[in-house]
Amino acid sequence: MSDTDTEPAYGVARYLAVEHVDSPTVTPAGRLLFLADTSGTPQVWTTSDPGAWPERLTPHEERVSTVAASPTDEAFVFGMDRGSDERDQLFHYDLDTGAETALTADPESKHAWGAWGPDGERIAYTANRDEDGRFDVYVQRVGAGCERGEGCDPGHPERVHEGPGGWLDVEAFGPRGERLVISKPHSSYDVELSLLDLDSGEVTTLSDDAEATYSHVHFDGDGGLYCITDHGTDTTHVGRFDLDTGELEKVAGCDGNRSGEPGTAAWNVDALAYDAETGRLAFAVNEGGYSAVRTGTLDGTDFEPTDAPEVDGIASGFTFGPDAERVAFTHTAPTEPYGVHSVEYGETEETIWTPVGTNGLPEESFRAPETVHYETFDGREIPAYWTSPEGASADDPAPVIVDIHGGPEHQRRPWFYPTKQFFLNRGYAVLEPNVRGSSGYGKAYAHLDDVERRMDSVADIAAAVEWLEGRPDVDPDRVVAYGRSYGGFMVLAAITEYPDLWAAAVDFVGIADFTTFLENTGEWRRSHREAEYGSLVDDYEFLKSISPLSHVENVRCPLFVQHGANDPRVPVGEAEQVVEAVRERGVPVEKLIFEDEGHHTTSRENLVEEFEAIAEFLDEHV
Ligand SMILES: CSCC[C@H](NC=O)C(=O)N[C@@H](C)C(=O)O
Repeated sequence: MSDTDTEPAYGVARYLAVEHVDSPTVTPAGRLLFLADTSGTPQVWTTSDPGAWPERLTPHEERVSTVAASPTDEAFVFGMDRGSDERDQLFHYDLDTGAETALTADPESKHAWGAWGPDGERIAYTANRDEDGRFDVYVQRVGAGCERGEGCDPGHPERVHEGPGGWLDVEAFGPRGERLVISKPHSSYDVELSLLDLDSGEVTTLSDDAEATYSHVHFDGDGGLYCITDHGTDTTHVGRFDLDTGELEKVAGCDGNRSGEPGTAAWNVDALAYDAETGRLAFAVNEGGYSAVRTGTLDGTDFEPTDAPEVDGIASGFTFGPDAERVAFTHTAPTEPYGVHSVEYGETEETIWTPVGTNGLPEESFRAPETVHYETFDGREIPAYWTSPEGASADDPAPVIVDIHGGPEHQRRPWFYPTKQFFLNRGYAVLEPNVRGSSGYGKAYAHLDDVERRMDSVADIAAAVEWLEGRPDVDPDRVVAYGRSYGGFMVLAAITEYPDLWAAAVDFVGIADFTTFLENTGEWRRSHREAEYGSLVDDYEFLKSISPLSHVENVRCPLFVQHGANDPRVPVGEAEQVVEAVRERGVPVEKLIFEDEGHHTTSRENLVEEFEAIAEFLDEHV
């Protein structure tokens, strides 16, 4: 069925109600905790056995964004914001009593979860409590630690380090609780990694001056520090710092070069869990968006692989249970909703802990993409996922949604994507390009859209439409530009730079003018974003020249703009100004702004309203 005039079989509420389950974490007693949006927003749930009816633990309406089990007690910490404002507060939950304790109570500040101390009596995190534009490091006693120490009550965490300004993260807590690993992201590809001594307050920089990223940091308890890094390589691999010498070595066999042949295409290592007691390791290689899971044992920089599951789709968020006997992870695939799986260490058979239902949507109605590559203006091959609807053919060509991801330092991957399945069911084909600047394909590819090369990535979108026009099963007069956040900028740039290509456009929380966006985005994130886009001072005229708002007179196609009033990243003013400018030119514009949402629409009710309005808009104009 590719004609959007026929009544779709299923409303968007059915798709949006397909539960999203992720973020597994395991308590010392082996209790599995995870986030699930069954109630309409992500909350913390638990289940005793694979497939058993889960039990909800946190009773809130606001979204829970993070959950971390204590290493010593039957307890966990969770983070939750208000109205999707991303200013998370932290809470402690005692699983034995059900008692929930607010650990922070500063709603104007963002509290970024870091790590549990090894004794389970302290936590470490960063927050911009003192200055909106500066994250500092805090350590706070929690739970059992409260009976034996100061600083439990909200408002009195101990600030152990004043940050240099901008973002700052806690990556790990030392095995004897005496130090932290902290990271300062100067850009998405340039991270400074340091050790913070909690007694002296001294900071020792571990990373050198080379541009590199460091993440998934784990002490090995033997004077070493494991991490995922791309130091000296185009793609990421597992590395180990020798904390005595400061030397960083690559762990052989723990990279994306699965064939082992030198020079063959290497992919990113993108998810990692490590258990220092056993030396056991689990990680995933991101092969064109699909995950190859690897497990094994580390001893220094020697890796001894074991059998591992062959997952279809994507595996992420690995976490070991007690004694590292089992590793749990988040799994999804194009036709498989997000759920929590596990595998016994060294085994290949997955156990599904949270079999997610599909609200009566036939699983066979879900459609999977094929990975395609299309040539763009400079001869490069751009990777993309192509999914056509049931029945599309040369006799019945389909309309197409060109769905552009955000970031730009993000990667669209073959995950379960409910609203994509909804539009497929309504007869739309969907093309999801990972244009230059996307992550997941190496540092060099990610830098291809930096600053003055910004519009090259927009040209990659025009090349995508040219590729579509060559397909007999596509109606070239019914192509929609569609994207969120940075992807919203790409939509507005595409319809102003290449106005004749589009039948309609949908901009979710997009950047309309880089100068007003950078002036008004959260102060803590400005320098990081300037590293990607350009300096407000040095590149002001350039930024103005490439901003869609400067070329809005070119817009021909009807435009739908969605935003959230609480958006701390892309201020809602970006939506207001582009709607006004396009509307002034007599082009049909629809605006949907939620007063109780931010950069993401988190409430189920608002999501249903949003996508019903977009479906109606597309039915009218495409
Ligand atoms: C630090 S990467 C920012 C990713 C995020 N995702 C959406 O695209 C985002 O906020 N991107 C834009 C808006 C930005 O701030 O650069």
